[in-house]
Amino acid sequence: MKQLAAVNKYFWKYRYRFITGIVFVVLSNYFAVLAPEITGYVVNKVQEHLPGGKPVSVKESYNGIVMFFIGWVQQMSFATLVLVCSLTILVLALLRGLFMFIMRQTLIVMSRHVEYDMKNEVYAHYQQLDAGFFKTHRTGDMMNRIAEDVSRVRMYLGPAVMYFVNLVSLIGMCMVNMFSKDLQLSLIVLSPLPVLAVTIYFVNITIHRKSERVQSLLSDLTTNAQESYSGIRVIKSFIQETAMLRFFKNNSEDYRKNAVALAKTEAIFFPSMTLLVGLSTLLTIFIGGKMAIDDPSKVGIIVEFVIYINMLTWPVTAIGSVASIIQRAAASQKRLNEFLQTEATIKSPAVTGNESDLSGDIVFNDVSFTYTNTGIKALQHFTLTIREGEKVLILGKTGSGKSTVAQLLLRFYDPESGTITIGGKDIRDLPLFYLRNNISYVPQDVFLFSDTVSRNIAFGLVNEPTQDTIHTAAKNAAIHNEIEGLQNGYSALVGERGVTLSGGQKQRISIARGLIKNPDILVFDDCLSAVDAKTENQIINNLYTLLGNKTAILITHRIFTVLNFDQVIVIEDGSIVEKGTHEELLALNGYYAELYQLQTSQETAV
Ligand SMILES: Nc1ncnc2c1ncn2[C@@H]1O[C@H](COP(=O)(O)OP(=O)(O)OP(=O)(O)O)[C@@H](O)[C@H]1O
Repeated sequence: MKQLAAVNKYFWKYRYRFITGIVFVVLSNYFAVLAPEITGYVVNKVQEHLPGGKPVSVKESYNGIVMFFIGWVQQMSFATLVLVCSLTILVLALLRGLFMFIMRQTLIVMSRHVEYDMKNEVYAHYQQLDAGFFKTHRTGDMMNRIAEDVSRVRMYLGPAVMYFVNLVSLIGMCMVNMFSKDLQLSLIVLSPLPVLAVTIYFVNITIHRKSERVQSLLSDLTTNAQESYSGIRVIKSFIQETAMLRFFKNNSEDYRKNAVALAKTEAIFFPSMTLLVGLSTLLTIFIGGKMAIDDPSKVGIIVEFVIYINMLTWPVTAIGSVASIIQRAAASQKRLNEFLQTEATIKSPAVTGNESDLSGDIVFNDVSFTYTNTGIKALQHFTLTIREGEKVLILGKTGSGKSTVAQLLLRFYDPESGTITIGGKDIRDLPLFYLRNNISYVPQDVFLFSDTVSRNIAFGLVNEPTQDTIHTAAKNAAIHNEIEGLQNGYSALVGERGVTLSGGQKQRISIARGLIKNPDILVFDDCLSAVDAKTENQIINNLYTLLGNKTAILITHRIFTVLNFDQVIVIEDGSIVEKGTHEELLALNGYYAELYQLQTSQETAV
């Protein structure tokens, strides 16, 4: 429960709505409990008019407003009195309805505002966390926090608070009225209610447990189906349709069994609840009826009590659900608190506004780095100076540590030891925004958002670029003609629901996204792997002109002879094993020379 203290700030933020909501819950119940008293009074009046009817004295315990009302109507003729009382009961019901509407408009709407705020808070926190966090948390788990956990906490802030205040105020007001009328009858007719509340609480827990299981099985089933659709080509080419169907059937059989078990519990739960509620009413009528036989003047009270019991039973049944809503909300808030308290390991100094262009030499000084989640030593004593304006090619076998060099330069991670400086400044002392805004990074894994081609290219820009700027970037990435060929050109949607692009087309859109930023430092991480040799040459030629005096790092498995690199670095197991110009490395007769010979012999063979 103490976990939920974290959301008290929202009660404070929306205090006016919250207080108004509570006032209207109380008001709605105040008008609700007036009706049974007027009904009791009018029934007594009818009883007095029946043959053998006994006069009933009006008890002083009546509510002040009711006393005033009775004083007014008792002067009237019997028929008018019944009519006025009936109309008043109708008006009271309407007033109650109106107040209930206002109470939902305030408390439930408040909970929706809080839900919105919380989702933004969680989302903003995700944005602050670094790459390490995302590598160690499953996407499903992160999605759950922002969707499921936040919704559960909302259920506490809105419905649970509303039901609770409603319950307390209604029980309080009904009890005051009932005890002041007949203490003994009150105790007898109220006695089944606590049993009802406790039973419902426990049944609710069972239902909740079962529905959680059903939910998790359903989510497995969805993931399973989703993977089958995404991987349909692999499934078909490996002729695994039957095996996949069997796997899916087993999963859905498990789901079916659990869903049926849940439906059975629910099928028993709701009728038993109605039965228990009915028993309370029956008890009131039975005992009250016997009392009324002895004393007909009690008929009014009996009718009044039947109405109270009916009014109370449904809120009492809500005790169980309120308790379980609160429990679930506390568990969800605990998960949210743990996550919101997770601090980003990559700290950024604040932007001062005095930052100038990021220029100068890039120096990796004895940098070592280990991925903490796997313990893999990706870089070891890595020392490299890239002079301002140099074009550097980083080569190496797969898994040798090439991408790690780029990831450290962009501060997705900080080195375990050693320093990285740009223009003599340690990158840890530069604001992250400034550092990343001044480096264009085209990653190895292409990711396009479900948006238009234009917006995907312009993604990294603060200000909206002109169409011409977008077209130029696309031309430089050798993708312009293909975009123009799409049905909606630059407005074509890409991503899951959009046009299907080839791997090479996606890579080139990603390159255009990197080029349009036009910063002084560019890093291309193996981003030409899906592009054919001719297009690759065209892009590299474009880069040759475009890069001018910018610093550029190209990470690749292949040698690009078209571009004259100032330095070529060969990495193996996280360390530099060869370094020099193309000619120097050929003369060295090592990995580079071997790769070059292999590549040129293949190209000649083609
Ligand atoms: N996020 C990560 N968490 C744990 N280990 C990682 C992570 N990223 C890379 N590694 C490991 O670190 C080592 C270096 O990886 P890196 O991606 O830098 O290699 P690479 O040379 O770029 O490989 P490739 O050419 O295949 O992309 C590899 O052994 C890899 O398995």
